Amino acid sequence: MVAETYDVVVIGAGPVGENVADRAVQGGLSVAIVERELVGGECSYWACMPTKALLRSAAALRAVKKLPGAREAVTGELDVAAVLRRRDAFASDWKDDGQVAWLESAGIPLYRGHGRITGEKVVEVTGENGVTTLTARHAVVVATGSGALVPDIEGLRASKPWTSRETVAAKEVPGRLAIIGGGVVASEMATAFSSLGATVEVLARDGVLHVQEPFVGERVTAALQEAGVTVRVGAEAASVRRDDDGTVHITLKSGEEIEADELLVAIGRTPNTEDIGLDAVGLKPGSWLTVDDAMRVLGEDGTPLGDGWLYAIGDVNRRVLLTHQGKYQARALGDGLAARAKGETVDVGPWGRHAATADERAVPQVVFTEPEMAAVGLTAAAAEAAGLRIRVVDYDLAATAGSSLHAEGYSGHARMVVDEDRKVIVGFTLVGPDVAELLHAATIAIVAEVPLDRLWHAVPSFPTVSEVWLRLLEAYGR
Ligand SMILES: Cc1cc2nc3c(=O)[nH]c(=O)nc-3n(C[C@H](O)[C@H](O)[C@H](O)COP(=O)(O)OP(=O)(O)OC[C@H]3O[C@@H](n4cnc5c(N)ncnc54)[C@H](O)[C@@H]3O)c2cc1C
Ligand SMILES: NC(=O)c1ccc[n+]([C@@H]2O[C@H](COP(=O)([O-])OP(=O)(O)OC[C@H]3O[C@@H](n4cnc5c(N)ncnc54)[C@H](O)[C@@H]3O)[C@@H](O)[C@H]2O)c1
Repeated sequence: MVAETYDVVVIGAGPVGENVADRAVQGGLSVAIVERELVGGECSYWACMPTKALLRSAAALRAVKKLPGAREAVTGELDVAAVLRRRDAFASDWKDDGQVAWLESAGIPLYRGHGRITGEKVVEVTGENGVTTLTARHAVVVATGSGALVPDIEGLRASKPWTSRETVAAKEVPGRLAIIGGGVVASEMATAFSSLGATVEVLARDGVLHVQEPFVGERVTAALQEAGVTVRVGAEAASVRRDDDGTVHITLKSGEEIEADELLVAIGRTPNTEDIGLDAVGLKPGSWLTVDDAMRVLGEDGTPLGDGWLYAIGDVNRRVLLTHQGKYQARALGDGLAARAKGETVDVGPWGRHAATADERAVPQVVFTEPEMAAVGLTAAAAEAAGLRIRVVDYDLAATAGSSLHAEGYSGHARMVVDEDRKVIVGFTLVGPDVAELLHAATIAIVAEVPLDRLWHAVPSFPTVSEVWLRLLEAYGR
């Protein structure tokens, strides 16, 4: 058995594991990373990048069709095969050579195999060439991510449903795609596959994107329906079976039956902690890892395990299941581990250098549906539930000069949620064409807690859609 010692051992080389390793190495520590599948993780091969490649070409085509003078130049249909080839390229053909080369250039040794914690600061890697024992001088970081959650619906597993993985990597577009779920994966994949030619039916038990401001779900649902997607709000699958000819039959709790060629299950995620040795440190295998603001894993008594040597970041700690937010945690932790090892002050107080404070106050998210949704901070409902005294300001995005130029028939909406006691923005939501790139201004306003009085001095250029900022301030009043 091979045995090696490093300052830090990271289990999982997804975007988050790669980032923490990089920061810790830059801080002067030696770091080993363990990966059982592809370096780059879910995001690179089955999530963020390939999904956006599946969505982008159709979005560009829709945009050009809304522009007189440009739309006349469109003489053909979406080239589905070319879209799938572009998706393949964005998934690096499911090979990780590029990412492995990056690890090498960053000075991070890769151990291929399944990582399992076997005791305090010890990780065993079971790979093709046997078992390697890695001992950490300072810390073990769990960045093992999450997998698709498949619920216990009668016959579901036996009918081999697609999860996000099979959907994102599909070699062909099914004729009929049914989707269980109304969240982010469901709404993005309904948008993608309907534009790629599938007949799509969404079983949205709780509605579409229901955790966002209500106008988001309303507009995305309406656009999906306009694109020919059937959206059944409140529908729940009771049982599923697949015929020998491949047809999937979904019986709803109402008794109705739906047929499809493939069924995507998109009802959330489950942590990749089933077999990482949590029992060796007194935690329950398969559970999400609860962490404190220093990202230290907490035991059942709510205190860090041992001397605080075990950390968890990214999807696996369930704080925020988004790549950019996991990487933010990774930067804070990587720098924190380096500081701790050098005996420097570790600042995990609110907005401290080694804290991931934005996880609670300012998480930005873009959902690449038609129309796009971009939101940061709290919805009005969440702000009220948090006990804030708020004022909600709404504005029709189509009423800006920039949006009227952007496209014919532009339709969109913006909402700003103001904390009336502090006179700062705590939430911002946009829905409309190409709103993704408008989001960062709102993120900065929330993180920096820019007083509304000062925001009047941040003048948006004319004629851009960003003029919505001025209109919202005018609607709020000075
Ligand atoms: C369809 C879809 C689309 C998405 N789109 C976006 C998007 O547009 N933007 C966004 O911000 N987020 C998006 N997300 C979320 C994003 O993919 C995740 O938040 C992100 O991948 C989390 O990164 P991570 O490093 O924590 O985990 P992962 O990316 O899951 O990586 C974890 C890694 O750990 C490895 N691993 C697990 N267990 C072990 C073990 N025992 N030993 C060794 N290695 C192990 C895995 O093989 C994997 O490589 C999307 C998710 C899905 C499902
Ligand atoms: N653009 C992006 O940022 C992006 C894109 C895709 C995925 N993601 C991330 O990936 C994660 C997973 O996405 P997701 O769509 O699987 O989860 P989700 O949490 O976004 O949505 C899950 C949906 O399933 C429904 N649901 C839950 N249990 C159900 C059940 N038993 N039966 C029927 N419906 C049920 C919920 O009401 C919800 O609408 C999300 O946290 C998301 O942040 C992000």
